[in-house]
Amino acid sequence: MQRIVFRLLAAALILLVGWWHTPLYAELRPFTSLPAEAMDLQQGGRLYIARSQTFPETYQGLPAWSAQQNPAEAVALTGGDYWLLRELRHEGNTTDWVLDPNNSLIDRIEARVYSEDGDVQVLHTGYQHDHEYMLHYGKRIQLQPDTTYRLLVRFSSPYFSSHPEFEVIPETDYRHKVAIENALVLLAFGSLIALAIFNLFVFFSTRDRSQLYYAFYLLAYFVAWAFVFHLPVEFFGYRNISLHYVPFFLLPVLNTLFYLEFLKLDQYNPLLAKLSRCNQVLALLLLPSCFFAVSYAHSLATVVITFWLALALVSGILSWRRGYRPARYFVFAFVALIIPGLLILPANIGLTSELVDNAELLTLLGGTLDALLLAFALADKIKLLSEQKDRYLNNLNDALKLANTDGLTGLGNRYAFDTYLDNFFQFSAEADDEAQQMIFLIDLDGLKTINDTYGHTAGDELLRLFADGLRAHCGEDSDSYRLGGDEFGILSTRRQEPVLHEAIRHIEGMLIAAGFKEAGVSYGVAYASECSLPSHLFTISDRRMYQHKLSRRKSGGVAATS
Ligand SMILES: Nc1nc2c(ncn2[C@@H]2O[C@H](COP(=O)(O)OP(=O)(O)OP(=O)(O)O)[C@@H](O)[C@H]2O)c(=O)[nH]1
Repeated sequence: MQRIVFRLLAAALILLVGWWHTPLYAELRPFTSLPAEAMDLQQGGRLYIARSQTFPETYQGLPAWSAQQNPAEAVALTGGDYWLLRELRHEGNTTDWVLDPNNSLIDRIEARVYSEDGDVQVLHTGYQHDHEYMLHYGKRIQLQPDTTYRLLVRFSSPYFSSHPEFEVIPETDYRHKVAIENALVLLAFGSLIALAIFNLFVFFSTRDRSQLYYAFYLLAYFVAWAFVFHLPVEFFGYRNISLHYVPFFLLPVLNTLFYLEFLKLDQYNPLLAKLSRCNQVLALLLLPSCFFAVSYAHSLATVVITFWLALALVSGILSWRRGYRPARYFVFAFVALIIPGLLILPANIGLTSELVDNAELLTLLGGTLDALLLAFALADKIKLLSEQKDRYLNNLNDALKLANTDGLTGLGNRYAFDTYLDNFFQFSAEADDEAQQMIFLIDLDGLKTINDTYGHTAGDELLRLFADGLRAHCGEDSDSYRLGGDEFGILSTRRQEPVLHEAIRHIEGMLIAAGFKEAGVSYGVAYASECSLPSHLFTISDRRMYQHKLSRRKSGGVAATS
């Protein structure tokens, strides 16, 4: 088992490490002219480490300025200050364009667009500046057809969540892209918050702690991505870069609490439970890096998140293999979270060109799908518990039925008879009340003789036959019980008395006709109006039954066997 756990863990880690593997910056080429559509500035741009703060004054001054700069091979994810230089030219008619920095948090961005005609456009954007487009860094620029421009961007940040990308896009296309992306982002946030609140409510009624941890995990996920998409900036003008990775450190902590409880990992896989707890502690220990080493917080959070995903995935797969049904959705959920990473991975290590445009949005959508599938997993667990509860209830019902039934005849037994007398029999009644309750106490005559003469099987047959007779002839308003041995009881109302006398006479005839010539039925009646306790009912009916038996003996109707 331990070997399987470690193998699965290693496989999951190898898969995931590629996800956050730091890619080299795209190869930089010298200035070239551009196509008329969206322009990716990395392709054919030059990247420099920004040592000087000042922009050159003019278009013509740029080559000299460029010659003095220190080229950079790649943007470091631990942050830095960079220049990106790129030549722009298009042959179409569009004049309204947008410079769109994307794919990462970028603290400050200042750009100048130098025209060969001498005109210079200046723009500021990034985390610290107001945005022209909701949740996006895009800034409008004017580019005349058949005119050469040089775009110089200075961007700096204490960290980059992934490699920043810079594009120049026709304004109409950009507006369309922003509208679609924002709709998806807000839909994802709406789903996350709705699921979190719903699961909090479910917790209040089920008291299942996995539901509570899941709701908190969703809230942390919501806050984490709200920071990534700058929702606090957009809605409250609130900026605090140190807080961005706090909820990301809390994700492994809260989700581990959730799956430890949900998969009952302590019970079924103590080793994985222990490793998961170590990762929780690691996440909490590394969390202060958000405040003291913000440049490394992103990478450190990625490490604990990677361990968390690997541990959760392996735990889910092993739980599923063990036959725990809700673990299927759990595994699907984590696959949904990891798939965006796998799509991004081949491009990151240069195996393919970029497969996806917007890694952050894709990850948010993957996370929302993960949240939805985890909600399915929880619903499946509730379904499983309710099925278990139904099974227990059915078993309990069967056991109760058995406890109340006489095995030989299928009639109610003494326990059922006494339960009825103790709980439902109405003792207060007028003597002439036809609706008052009553009992018939019956003793079968001749069972011992039949046993002794023909064997116990014949005696059993007599008992069964008598019970069938009671069921068939006593009417719906009467209930028959076998109280033990050859004693029976009938619970009914006084109104039914004539029917019962007639039924017993008839059954007696049936027994004799069936060959039990020694058999007979002695009985005594007691009415509710005569007693106030179940024991009184027994005393009175028992006395009358013996009187009946004696009178039958005297008249020769009963064989004197006992
Ligand atoms: N075949 C069979 N016999 C049973 C069962 N329960 C009790 N008995 C027997 O029934 C007999 C009852 O004895 P008695 O009470 O003397 O029965 P009786 O012969 O009808 O005589 P009285 O009831 O006194 O008229 C005993 O021999 C018990 O062993 C049973 O489930 N099956």
